[in-house]
Amino acid sequence: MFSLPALRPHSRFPLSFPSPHRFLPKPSLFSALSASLTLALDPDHRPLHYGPSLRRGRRPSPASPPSLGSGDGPLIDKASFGRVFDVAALRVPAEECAALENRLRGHLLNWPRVRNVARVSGDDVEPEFKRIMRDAEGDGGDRLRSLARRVDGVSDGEEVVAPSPVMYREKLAKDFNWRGFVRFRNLAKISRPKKKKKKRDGEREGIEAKERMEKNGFSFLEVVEDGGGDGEEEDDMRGLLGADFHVGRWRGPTRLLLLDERYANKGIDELPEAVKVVLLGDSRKSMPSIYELVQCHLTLFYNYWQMNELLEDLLPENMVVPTGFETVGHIAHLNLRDEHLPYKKLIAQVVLDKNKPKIQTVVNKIDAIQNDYRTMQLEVLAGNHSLVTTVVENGIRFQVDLATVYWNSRLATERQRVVSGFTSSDVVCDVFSGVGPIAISAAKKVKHVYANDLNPIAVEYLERNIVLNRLERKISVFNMEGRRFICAIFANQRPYPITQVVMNLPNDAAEFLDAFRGIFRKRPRENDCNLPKIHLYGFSKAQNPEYDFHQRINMALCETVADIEMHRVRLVAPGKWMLCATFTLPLTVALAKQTGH
Ligand SMILES: C[S@@+](CC[C@H](N)C(=O)[O-])C[C@H]1O[C@@H](n2cnc3c(N)ncnc32)[C@H](O)[C@@H]1O
Repeated sequence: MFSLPALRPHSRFPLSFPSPHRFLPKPSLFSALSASLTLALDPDHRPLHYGPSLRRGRRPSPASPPSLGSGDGPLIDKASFGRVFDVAALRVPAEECAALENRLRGHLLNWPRVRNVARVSGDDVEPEFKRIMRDAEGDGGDRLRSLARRVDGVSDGEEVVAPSPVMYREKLAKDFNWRGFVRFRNLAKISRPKKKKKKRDGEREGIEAKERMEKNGFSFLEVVEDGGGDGEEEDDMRGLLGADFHVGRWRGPTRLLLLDERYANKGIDELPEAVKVVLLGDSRKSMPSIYELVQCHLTLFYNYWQMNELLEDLLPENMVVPTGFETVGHIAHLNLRDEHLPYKKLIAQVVLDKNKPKIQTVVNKIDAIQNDYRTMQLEVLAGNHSLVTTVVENGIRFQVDLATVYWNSRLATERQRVVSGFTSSDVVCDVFSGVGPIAISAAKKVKHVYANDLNPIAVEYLERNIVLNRLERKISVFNMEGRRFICAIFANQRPYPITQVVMNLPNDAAEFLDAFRGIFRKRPRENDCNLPKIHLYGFSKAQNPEYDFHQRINMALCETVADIEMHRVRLVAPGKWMLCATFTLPLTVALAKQTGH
């Protein structure tokens, strides 16, 4: 079962706790806890907000940035879940980014699922240009500076702050041969001065932005304010180096290192020392700083938010949020409360959206299991309507049709526990085998398995699963009523005497125990009686469930079983335990006079 932590969004304490229950109420306990922790952490008694939240971000303006999934499906207006956050970032050379990320880790945004490093679209330079820049800078920038001096008419003794864009252009024009010219396409604009088409530029940026966003699918980052530069010079160089070129900046590929949200819209003075050192340290050199502080808008879309965050926003204020579901293959199985029923399709859509592609179908149980075959009444709420699925449990594949057979993924561990007690010399009899999770798992280990179920469709799937797992020679299949099956299977001496019996029908299995009375009565010698070990499942709501279940076993066998091992499997409802009792069938029962069943 997946379980997602959930706190209501207006909870003041932003940490989340794993929920032990399927539904996390919005109880006063949590509010009290969150309030006290908030106060403890914040001496000004201001609520501490950290991390992205649907309640904190601004809604994006309709025009920009592009929304994701708008109008996708009639149930949920996904576009309405876009939220914009102000974030400051350091623009740094790409090559230094990893080292800086490590160095500044504690001062970075560190939001879940948002990378601290963002690419700057369009500023990745072609390797050819990189080489020229490296060559030019190879002597500590002397060649660049000397070139700049000549271009700017500055004598050799004077200090040059930055090589001018004109110089770069000349240098590039000289260095590129005709092939390089083709590869560095913006260079063509030297002879064709760039026309200022602001609108078209904007459109192009829009397209780039969209491309960037669709790559990661749930967030979008745009730089809204930065150091800028000399307008004319900048425009000139933009024509040469592309839209993202800015004068005085590092002219190689850059990355944005997103800073902790508290530094949004702050000046350099207000940044932590470690960040200041990065920003200002370089300005002492003669080159302009290659690091820049920029302000960005980070937009998070529907795809970003987690299931509980979306449901908290979608469901009425005081409603508990469903936080978990069971999975069976591609099917998510909800167990909704009555109060959720008016929102069942909405909830199912969110579950589907947030768990694709693993989950393809979302269902809700309509009724408690009541029928003989222990099948569930399910309603498909979202996704495709197929309830036939393949489950992999403990490495074994099972095909099941949830509409017609019993399956419970929560028993996987228990099934493994029981099978782990079997040895290669065992012969197992699974009286209520269903589609075979115990029988097939056991067959991989033991000498032989006799598997039975009353439900003919379960037996059909059992046979399919035996073939699927290539165990045809290890399992014999029966479609009989349980009591009759027990009598029949023990009536004759089989080539493999049964050593283990599994009875997993917790509601009624104990009542089938009388079938064991007298099973060896017709055996001529006591030595021929291989008394099987029985693993019997049952429920108990008693104060002492083990005692209660033991009593029921004694009554059913009309005998006191002295040596019995009890295992609590799980709580199926408040105060109701599922138990597994393991005991060896008493000889007195096996030889008893049958009681007319
Ligand atoms: C709780 S399920 C357990 C199935 C399987 N052991 C498992 O773990 O998935 C109980 C199974 O017993 C079968 N069953 C119910 N009543 C039965 C009966 N009287 N005789 C034989 N099988 C029965 C049901 O069809 C169902 O498949």
